[in-house]
Amino acid sequence: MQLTANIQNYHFNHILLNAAGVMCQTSMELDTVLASEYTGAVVTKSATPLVRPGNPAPRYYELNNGLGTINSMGLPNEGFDYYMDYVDTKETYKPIFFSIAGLSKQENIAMLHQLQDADFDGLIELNLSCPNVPGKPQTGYDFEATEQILTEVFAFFKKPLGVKLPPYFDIVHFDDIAAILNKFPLAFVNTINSIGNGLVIDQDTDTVVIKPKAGFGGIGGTLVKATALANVRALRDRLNTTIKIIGTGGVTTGRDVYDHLLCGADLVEVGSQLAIEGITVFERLEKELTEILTEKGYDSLDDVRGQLKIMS
Ligand SMILES: O=C(O)c1[nH]c(=O)[nH]c(=O)c1Cl
Repeated sequence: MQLTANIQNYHFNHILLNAAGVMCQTSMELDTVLASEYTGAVVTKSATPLVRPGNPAPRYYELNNGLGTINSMGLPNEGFDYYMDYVDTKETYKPIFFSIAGLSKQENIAMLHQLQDADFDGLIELNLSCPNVPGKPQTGYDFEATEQILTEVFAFFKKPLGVKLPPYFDIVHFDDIAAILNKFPLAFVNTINSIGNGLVIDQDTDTVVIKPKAGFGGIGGTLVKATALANVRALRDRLNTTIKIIGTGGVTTGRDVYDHLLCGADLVEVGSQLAIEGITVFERLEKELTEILTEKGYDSLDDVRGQLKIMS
């Protein structure tokens, strides 16, 4: 069974990889994801121009019912130059996604100029959806700002670039964001980022479970699967076929990977469950997915992608 995908000139021998933010802040973590036999690529922690310690801990929590996670990390990362050095020196046949999340349009433009001028041969993910920097709204929820930055970026940026989007919850918002994205030669769209600003309570202490922002943080895991599938499906249905889809959100089993494929995903990312289970999650997910595909008689993922049925 060939579990493969393509984005422009990049070929993926496996369709699974980490979600930005999970197991990807240090070179050790990035190497771990790349070294797995069951990943097709790796994505870096979203980089800012300078090193950031992020928000005060506790800033990440796994719900004890296993249904999800909440985080308000606050964009902790080793800084843009660290990841540039990593991609410059890393010997790997697997594609690397370089994620950036500047705290302003100017910061993003500056990092993209450096990436354009560098030897970096990989894909770039412009994160428009970090929900956890106090005082910074998610660009992805500001449609004018999103169109403006993409207009400025594509005036000079010629390498494969995609955007990481927040979840949308309104059909008209799916229409509006897709209409904007279709104006640009995007290589891919990655949907969804965590559902921003959820709240989780510790039932023993009647206290929030993370310190930053009075306990408000991005929600991931099983809790977000239905929203993730809806965003993958809605954007696949609306975006030009030249724009590939990375499906992220709610993946804990092979069936969840399969469901993302049915909705139109080309690649599938694992965040919360990777943080919870560790690197072996990829082998389990691929084995579970293969069992489903075999049982249903599929021998190619392209026979599955986008084949979700609606009721007549
Ligand atoms: O707090 C974070 O670092 C963070 N956390 C998320 O859930 N999504 C993001 O894009 C980022 Cl940048």
